[in-house]
Amino acid sequence: MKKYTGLDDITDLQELIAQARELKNNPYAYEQLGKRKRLVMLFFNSSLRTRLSTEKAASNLGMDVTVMNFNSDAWKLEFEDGTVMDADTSEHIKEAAQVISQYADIIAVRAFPTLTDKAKDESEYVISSFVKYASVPIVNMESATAHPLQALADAITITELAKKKKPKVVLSWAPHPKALPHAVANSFIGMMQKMDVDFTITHPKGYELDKAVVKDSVVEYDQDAALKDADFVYVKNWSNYENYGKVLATTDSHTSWTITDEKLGEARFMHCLPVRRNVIVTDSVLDGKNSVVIEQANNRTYSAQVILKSILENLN
Ligand SMILES: NCCC[C@H](NC(=O)CCC(=O)O)C(=O)O
Ligand SMILES: NC(=O)OP(=O)(O)O
Repeated sequence: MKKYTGLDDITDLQELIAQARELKNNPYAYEQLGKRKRLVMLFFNSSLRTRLSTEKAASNLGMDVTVMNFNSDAWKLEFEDGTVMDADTSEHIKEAAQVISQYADIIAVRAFPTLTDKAKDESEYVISSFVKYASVPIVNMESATAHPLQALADAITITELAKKKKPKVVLSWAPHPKALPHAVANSFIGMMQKMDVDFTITHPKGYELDKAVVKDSVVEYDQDAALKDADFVYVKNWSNYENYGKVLATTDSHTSWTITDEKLGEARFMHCLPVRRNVIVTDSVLDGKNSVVIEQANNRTYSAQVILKSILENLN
């Protein structure tokens, strides 16, 4: 693998999942592979799981790691070409990416969307500028429109826990007070389209996601109908896509989308975390036997590790 910015960088998903599960059983099997190699992780946004699991994954492979919180610690970056930099940006991505490439063998980047400028977000200007100007492989730790490390961890989790060959997987929208990105939902949808699952998306009318992402996946607006006989219920809020980045007035018809024991039935509850208790999902579901969110977060390590391993094996 030359980079991991999106699911398109995966050539053989089943092989990747199998290797991730082997790494989970034997995490130090490749501890020589990353020796004297450095992962530089750049965060433009907060993180708990991605930061800690990716660092653990890199150290399991023998890599050294540098973490930088870009917004608080680095110079403010300019991404536009030809700008007269007489305002608040101090350094251009052209120099920054080339400089960081001298200190890193792999660069991983987290950069959320603005949720105000759709065209700018969809251009993925942060991560694609790193791809353009860096001379080392780039890993996406959640960009404006995609969270492929999360989606791979989700695929590993579903593969491990599935009790039938073709489980029914439902992606359900749930309410949230803040405007949240589409990235997790987008990558989960893309991943389910690559897997042999019976997949349904459910959300209130008006919360349609990008058609280019949804493609021919089933959308069922009746949440109860969608959840019927589900084996896995993946819950996620996203802000409005058409009315870009807006949280439509929270009506009773939206708060009723909160996942309860009754709605979940015997299905497994999945969420990427962090999760707002009693808004997205009730305490009882999260604390109950069908919640797999902690194991899902555990699989973030092996998702990151199999990607780093695959990139390390392809370094010149
Ligand atoms: N990396 C996992 C999710 C990150 C982000 N969630 C959040 O910002 C939640 C913040 C809050 O609940 O205040 C998202 O939805 O893409
Ligand atoms: N799921 C996830 O990406 O979590 P963090 O935002 O805490 O990294």
